[in-house]
Amino acid sequence: MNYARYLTRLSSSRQHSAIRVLTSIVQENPSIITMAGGMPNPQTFPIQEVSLKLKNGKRIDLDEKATRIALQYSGTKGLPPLVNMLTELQCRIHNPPTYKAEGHPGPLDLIVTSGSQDGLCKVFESMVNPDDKVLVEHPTYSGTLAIVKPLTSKAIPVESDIDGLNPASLRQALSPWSPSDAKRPGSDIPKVLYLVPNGGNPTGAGLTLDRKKEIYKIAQDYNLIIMEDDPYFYLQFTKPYVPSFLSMDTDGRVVRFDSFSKLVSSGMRLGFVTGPKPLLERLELHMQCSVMHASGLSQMALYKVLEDWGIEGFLKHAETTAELYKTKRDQCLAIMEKHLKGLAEWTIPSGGMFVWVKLHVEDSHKLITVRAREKGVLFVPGSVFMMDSSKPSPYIRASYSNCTEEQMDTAFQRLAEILQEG
Ligand SMILES: Cc1ncc(COP(=O)(O)O)c(CNc2cc3ccccc3n(O)c2=O)c1O
Repeated sequence: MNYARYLTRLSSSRQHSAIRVLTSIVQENPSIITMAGGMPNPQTFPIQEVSLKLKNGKRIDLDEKATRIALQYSGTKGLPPLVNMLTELQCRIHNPPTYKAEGHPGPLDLIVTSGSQDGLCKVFESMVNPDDKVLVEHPTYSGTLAIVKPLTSKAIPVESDIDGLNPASLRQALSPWSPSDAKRPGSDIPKVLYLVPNGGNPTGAGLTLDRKKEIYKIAQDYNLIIMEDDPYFYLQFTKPYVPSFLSMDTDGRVVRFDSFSKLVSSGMRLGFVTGPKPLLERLELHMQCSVMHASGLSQMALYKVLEDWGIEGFLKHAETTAELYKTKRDQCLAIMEKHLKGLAEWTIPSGGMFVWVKLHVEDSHKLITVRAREKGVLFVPGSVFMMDSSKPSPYIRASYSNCTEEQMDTAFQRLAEILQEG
């Protein structure tokens, strides 16, 4: 893998921030006397200690030392004990082939980000020049479209279905080129493929292992980087988990995005990116001059919770969370059967928080943004998840994650009334 091929001019030109390097030196050598970094004196901080009460009744206290670390500037890649713990988690769950791969051009690295959204934004910006072609699963997460569309008008939608991105559609999207174009300097062949493999947003789709293997092979043939955006990995409704692209990445061509938003807290703004060091180094450099590092307090709180749980406890919590969403999915499906038969059709989500519903209308946009709101119910019109949001879409995305059964019943009853009114 020649990683320089994938980097934009902007990303390639980034240099290590002199002051940010200081933080890492101090972190690694606590005994050093430093008059270098502009570190505020923690004596001035009003917060002395932090105590967390977990729902299982446990109390986790951050002592003065841990609180001081949490409230001070820290290294860009994340709090070392948290980075170590997350690396251990990735090895346990995904067993990445490039972990500690001696001599590999892209050894595995890991960076904690301010939510996976921040990681996605910076990684796209590091690899997609204005008007580069980039392959994007379709329909897809609106937060990704918000990154990609301003970056390039030449993003190529790759159609998916309930089994995730369709390899035949990927081959079709790549048909104007041949694998040899990936070696031809100046070729406009796409270099990056973005997808959501589990609990698809907005579709609830789950990529099958066979499709993943086929997609990885296509990525090898055309020398693509795969951006595996996987915040719903642990919200798969059936076990065993479908192996990730990271778990099969012998080449070092997968950049994986995990998130704690759907498992621990969305407000703590913590995600982490796992992938080849040459690409993650660019993300680190971008973070050095933007966010500097993810919140220290959030990282310390998360670390203490994960330390208390251990990996087994984390996996048990993830399983319980997935069970809750599976129950809510089933409630949602039953309620749609009750109210929407003959008015819409839908597919069965295999994970995550969303169901993708095709209404028997030409376009759902006005119906959802005006009529449904007037009736006191909110969904998301399908056009929001399309590369060309100006085109009519009969779809809506419904999220069952945060509604009671009664609320869902009322919501779909009101939607049915609107549809029946025509
Ligand atoms: C596939 C995929 N990738 C990345 C992210 C970002 O996760 P994070 O930065 O780690 O928290 C997401 C979060 N998705 C959403 C977030 C959201 C936040 C407020 C209001 C609405 C939201 N809706 O609707 C969403 O779908 C996602 O679904």
